[in-house]
Amino acid sequence: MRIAIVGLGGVGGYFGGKIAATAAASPEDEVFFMVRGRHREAIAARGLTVKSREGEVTARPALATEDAAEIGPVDFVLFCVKTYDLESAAAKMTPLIGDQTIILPLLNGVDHAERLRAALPRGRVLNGCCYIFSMIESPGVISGGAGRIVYGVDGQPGLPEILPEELEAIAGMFRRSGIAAKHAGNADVAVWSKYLLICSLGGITSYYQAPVGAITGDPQRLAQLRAMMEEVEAVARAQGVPLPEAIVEETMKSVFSFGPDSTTSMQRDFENGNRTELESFSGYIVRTGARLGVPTPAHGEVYAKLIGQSG
Ligand SMILES: NC(=O)C1=CN([C@@H]2O[C@H](COP(=O)(O)OP(=O)(O)OC[C@H]3O[C@@H](n4cnc5c(N)ncnc54)[C@H](OP(=O)(O)O)[C@@H]3O)[C@@H](O)[C@H]2O)C=CC1
Ligand SMILES: CC(C)(CO)C(=O)C(=O)O
Repeated sequence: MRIAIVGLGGVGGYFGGKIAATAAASPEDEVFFMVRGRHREAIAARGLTVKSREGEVTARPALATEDAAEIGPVDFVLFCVKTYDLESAAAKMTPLIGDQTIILPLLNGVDHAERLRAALPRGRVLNGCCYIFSMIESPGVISGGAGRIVYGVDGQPGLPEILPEELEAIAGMFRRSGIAAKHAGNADVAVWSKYLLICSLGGITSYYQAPVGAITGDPQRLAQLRAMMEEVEAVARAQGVPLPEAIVEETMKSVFSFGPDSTTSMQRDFENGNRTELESFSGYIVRTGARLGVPTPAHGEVYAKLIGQSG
């Protein structure tokens, strides 16, 4: 399989690094990185090193380039940029995309598959998300993990078909690479379930500029987090997403499994003065809630405080 990883940050670097490291020893797969700047230079010179709980691995892709035309059409794209870079990265990656190319986005958000379909002239877009704590430590070096992916086909009618054998080929590639990847029956439910967690936890950790332990250890903040999750659930249900009945309860429990010092990717972006995904998190919930007549005061409060601080 010819595989391209677009965006080699915390997420693309971890999963893409594992895929490229395995492909180097396999005649079946060839892996290309679409990456830019000093990170690209370091990878081209020394490979991409991924440090995680599973150990350290250095991956050497077939090519690390910013220019998708140097790669040409591929079978599979793992798309891992931030939500605010989606359209610009999609425009730059069109040389990778043929009619049969399958693209799996792993962004935090709920509209990225739809936005990718609108931005790309060709190709077939899966839907997915991932669970991981990972970041670029320095150019050419990723630290974090271990992570897992949940992905699947969107249920809406009229989308180009993705055959079971094609999905099996992707599952096989993840297996060979030692990546925990689950094929979900309903991609929408998987993506919204992850979103209910991160949109709320990312918002509240950014609001208080504090790690997860400062939320789980404070009953008032926990109530605020629950209210945020309930608003995401209400917006999802208003759009017909069949989330499990106990989704808020289960997700609240899962927050306690994070280490107390854990931080969220958006919180780290606020701390570092970077551009953030606030518009895809609380911003999206506030706007979509207003459109559907679902009140979202808890996300509204977080959005109002953070909007002026987003880089
Ligand atoms: N990090 C984490 O722990 C987790 C993140 N997520 C989600 O995954 C998504 C990706 O996050 P993350 O990996 O942390 O983000 P990062 O910022 O670490 O990585 C994104 C990378 O994409 C690159 N990029 C953007 N546009 C292009 C382009 N046109 N060509 C080449 N490279 C490009 C950026 O390069 P440059 O720096 O040059 O702009 C950057 O290196 C987000 O939606 C995030 O919310 C989900 C779970 C956990
Ligand atoms: C839920 C969490 C914290 C880890 O997967 C995340 O998605 C993020 O930091 O963006």
